[in-house]
Amino acid sequence: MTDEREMGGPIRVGVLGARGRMGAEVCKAVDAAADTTLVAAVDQGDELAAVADAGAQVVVDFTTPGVVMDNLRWCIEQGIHAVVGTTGFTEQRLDQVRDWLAGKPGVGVVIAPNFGIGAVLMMQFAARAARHFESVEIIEQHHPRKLDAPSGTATHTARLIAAARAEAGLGPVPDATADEVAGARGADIDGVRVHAVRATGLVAHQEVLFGTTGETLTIRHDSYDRVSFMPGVLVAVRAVGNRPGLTVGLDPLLD
Ligand SMILES: NC(=O)c1ccc[n+]([C@@H]2O[C@H](COP(=O)([O-])OP(=O)(O)OC[C@H]3O[C@@H](n4cnc5c(N)ncnc54)[C@H](O)[C@@H]3O)[C@@H](O)[C@H]2O)c1
Ligand SMILES: O=C(O)C1=N[C@H](C(=O)O)CCC1
Repeated sequence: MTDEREMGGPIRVGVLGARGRMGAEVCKAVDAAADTTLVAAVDQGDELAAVADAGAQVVVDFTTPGVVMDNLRWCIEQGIHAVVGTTGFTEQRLDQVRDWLAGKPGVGVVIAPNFGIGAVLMMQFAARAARHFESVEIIEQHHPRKLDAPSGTATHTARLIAAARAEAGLGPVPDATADEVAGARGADIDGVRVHAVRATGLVAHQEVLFGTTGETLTIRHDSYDRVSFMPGVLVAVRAVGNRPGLTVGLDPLLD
């Protein structure tokens, strides 16, 4: 598959999940940008082949954790680069994608749990703060139509924090709880407690609460509108054709 620079025109983009909350916003953003053009908008029940027939160079996937792996395998087989915002990527899933990509050396895939620039910075700041605080908990808050909990962003943040704590030689987060109503202390992701709130009116929000003797630090990010994810999505669409292999997270594209 050739990229925009070789073709000399706007990047030809296909969107999967095009009628969803995120997919519809991506279609608008791709249409509005001067250097990208929307060639296929596919949702449940449509044929994936429409993307290849339309000559898409990059696919953007905002579907569901249940279908995203099949979509990705198909894109890679077709030699189409992919930008993926759909959540549910475990280490096993990422390894599977790396395996598929090994057979298609020219193809790039960017998978990011959150395309909000502020959210990316929030995760970086949290990873940086982690080694200085003995306590940490994550509170994520989303709209009630979200299918997964905890959010991909919270899971990714917890893993970053856990890695930073391990590198700094910090032990377990102190917690004397001996008698718990199930779920009261949230989910345990790599030793970090994550609490998922769902409420009408919310879009996507996260707080990381750090504590040590005599002080706390709260790092908070709020997406009030899905338009907040679009600059990050477009950064990835522009970059993915020149990044063969798997890129996880938006961080390396923002440096
Ligand atoms: N990475 C990020 O920045 C970010 C931001 C927001 C949402 N998300 C994630 O993106 C995903 C979608 O979120 P949403 O709020 O847009 O959900 P949504 O339910 O509004 O949209 C999903 C769409 O995918 C469609 N779909 C289902 N199966 C399909 C298939 N096989 N082929 C094509 N389309 C199919 C559905 O019909 C629906 O229109 C979720 O996993 C969510 O967590 C990620
Ligand atoms: O609305 C959603 O669903 C979101 N999902 C992502 C996540 O799970 O982290 C990003 C924020 C919005």
